[in-house]
Amino acid sequence: MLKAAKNFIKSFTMAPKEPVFIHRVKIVNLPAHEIGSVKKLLQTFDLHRFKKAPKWEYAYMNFETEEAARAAMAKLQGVEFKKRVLSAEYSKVSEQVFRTRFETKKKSLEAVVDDSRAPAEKLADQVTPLHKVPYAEQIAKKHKLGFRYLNTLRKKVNALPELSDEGKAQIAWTNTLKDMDVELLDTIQSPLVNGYRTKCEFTIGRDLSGKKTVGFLLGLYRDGVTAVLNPDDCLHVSEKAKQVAKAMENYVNESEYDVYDRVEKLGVWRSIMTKTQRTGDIMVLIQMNTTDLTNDQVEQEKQKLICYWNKLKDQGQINTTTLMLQVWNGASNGITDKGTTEVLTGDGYVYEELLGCKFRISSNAFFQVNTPATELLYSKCAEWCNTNKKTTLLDLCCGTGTIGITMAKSVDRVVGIEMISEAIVDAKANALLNNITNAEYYASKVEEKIDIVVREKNESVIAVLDPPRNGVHTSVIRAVRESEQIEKVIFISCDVKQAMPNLIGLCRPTSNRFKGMPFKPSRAVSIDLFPHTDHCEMMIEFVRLK
Ligand SMILES: C[S@@+](CC[C@H](N)C(=O)[O-])C[C@H]1O[C@@H](n2cnc3c(N)ncnc32)[C@H](O)[C@@H]1O
Repeated sequence: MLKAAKNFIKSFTMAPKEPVFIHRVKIVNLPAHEIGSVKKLLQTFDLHRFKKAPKWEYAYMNFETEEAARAAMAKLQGVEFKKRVLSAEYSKVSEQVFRTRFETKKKSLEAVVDDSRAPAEKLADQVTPLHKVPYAEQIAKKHKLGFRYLNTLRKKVNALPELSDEGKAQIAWTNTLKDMDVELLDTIQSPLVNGYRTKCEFTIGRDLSGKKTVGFLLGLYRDGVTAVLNPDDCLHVSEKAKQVAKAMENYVNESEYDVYDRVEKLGVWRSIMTKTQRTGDIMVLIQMNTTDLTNDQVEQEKQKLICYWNKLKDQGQINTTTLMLQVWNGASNGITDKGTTEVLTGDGYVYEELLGCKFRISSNAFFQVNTPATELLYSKCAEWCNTNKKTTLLDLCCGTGTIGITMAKSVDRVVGIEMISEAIVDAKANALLNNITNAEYYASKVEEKIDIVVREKNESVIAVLDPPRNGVHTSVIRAVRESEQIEKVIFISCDVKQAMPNLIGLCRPTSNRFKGMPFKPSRAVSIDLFPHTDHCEMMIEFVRLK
């Protein structure tokens, strides 16, 4: 949406109506695509905002006055560009027509994805696709999947080409299912099946009837869906998070500012993130677009938000631990580190407890979202690490240090490596918070630090590798293999399919590229951190071949 149109529509929605027109210039005879070079060309004429789809051989510019539009036309008329001669056409569109066109486009897009399901059911199918499946069946399904992943790993390693006899001997365990000899434990169920998510991100928008709503998008934005539905019927969302979403919905319904419209790129209220911990701590982070607000208006709004959430606290309704505001005027949706985040109340942290340890969580830190199931995961991990006072525990991709800290008291030392330096600040603070004195943390890529760390002492070394959903770069796996002291790797993955190249990398025979002896899976278990969804955490123990 062009600025002139934006300002115009803003004046329409926020102030008494006046008959206003948008003055449009259509630039004709442009080449298809070439958006970057069109932008550069227009910039040379001091023209900065235009709309052009890649396939269009034209572009639109909107102006607040006819005079400004005609001045732009004069600059562009007859200009030679990419062996074409440009021309410009003027038109005057009433705001009504302009707005209706957007509405019609939005409605037709929504009609495409319409089906016979009630909106709440459609949303439940989308965010919790297994919600109609009894929990025991969900667990059986996830268990089967765990088996399938292990078998896929076996087959893929077995199918590696051009292996020497020595290489074939190193992967002899992959020859048959029986040779594999991996124990797959019973899938561990989540102690909390409903309302388990401690972190939720809601969109602030409009529901199908146009009412301002805080909830989830009823489909994908890229499919043209912009309608939002409240999370009332979403099984995985906690009652506290629903209450926060409702409170925000009430706030935006009273607000003089509109909800953000992604199509028109207009409006103020965009998203809200909640962290509702088992400790009772609540983080509320509200995201707003301030493009069309003055600094004074933004400051006033901050004060209003503080008063509103403090009042809810005083009334005993929502006991917010920390309230934060993120200003984000960019195109991408959702809470983002690219926005400017400010703490309005509290200290910007919430706290969670895991296995008797306390953890500080900042707004952008990764923290498992199902607290009681995470405790089962970490307990099992500690059991498999089978550590003693001579163990060095490498917490690779350690985030805020949770895994290492919960095990620190039973090992000689913990070494945590994590590439996000803010997470390392949290990890150090968390170690201090729990009186852990035998943990050291490095803000670095694992592959760049692991060799220095491992060679410091010569004792038994066990690595826990808990990478992001899509796994880690191959260089991490190669570095782990080359660190000969590592006897065992506990690999934790929330998406084994995506992490499969990492698992193959650990197991493939020794080569110039993958040095060091390979690993072999010895046991595995799935832990259901995400009931009612297709996701599941899987932990696989890999032991080094001798
Ligand atoms: C799933 S999180 C795990 C965090 C932590 N283990 C926990 O449970 O709280 C994955 C982490 O891996 C980190 N990461 C990804 N690639 C990395 C690399 N090459 N070196 C160090 N850290 C990495 C990410 O920054 C992220 O914090």
